[in-house]
Amino acid sequence: MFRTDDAARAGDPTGRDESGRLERVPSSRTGSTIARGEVVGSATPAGVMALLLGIGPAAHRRDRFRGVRGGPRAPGGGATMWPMSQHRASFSLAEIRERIDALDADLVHLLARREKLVREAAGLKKDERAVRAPDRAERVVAAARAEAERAGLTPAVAETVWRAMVGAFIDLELTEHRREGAPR
Ligand SMILES: O=C(O)C(=O)C[C@]1(C(=O)O)C=C[C@@H](O)C=C1
Repeated sequence: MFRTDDAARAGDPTGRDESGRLERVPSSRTGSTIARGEVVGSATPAGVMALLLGIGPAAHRRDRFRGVRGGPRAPGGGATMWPMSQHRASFSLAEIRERIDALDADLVHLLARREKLVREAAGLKKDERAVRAPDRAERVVAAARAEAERAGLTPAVAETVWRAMVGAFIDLELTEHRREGAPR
């Protein structure tokens, strides 16, 4: 059993090991899953019980991070604000960097999926203006800002990242387009 607040879905589980059944179960459904008698392995119930009881390494680590994520809202509703002293030393820098590296790996996989779609979109565009699609690019950035608000990501960070990302994909689309000699 693995517990996370910030997983990015890459697909259904595949490694079976000794498991009879592999499934992603939101923690909100943990109780009913147990009640239906669907949790039968030995390691899984131990993890589920620790989660429900709020004990064990997973819960402990989550609580320590909760102070960082659930802090008071900044004026304007953006990022949470905690004095550094309140969340320093909860985790070592090495632990935090390990988590950052794992998230970065997830992001790379998500971006690879995005690139496939962008390439497909490029194939359907007839000229350079259609590739650049500035109105669409602005809508993409605005949507990222709005989603950032909901997710607790600083909107200005989201905007900077998305502009850089869309810019990179526009360059990729233009290169592909020119290489394929599409009419323009
Ligand atoms: O939506 C498109 O048309 C795309 O090609 C995708 C995308 C993007 O990366 O989001 C890329 C180029 C355009 O400027 C607009 C958006």
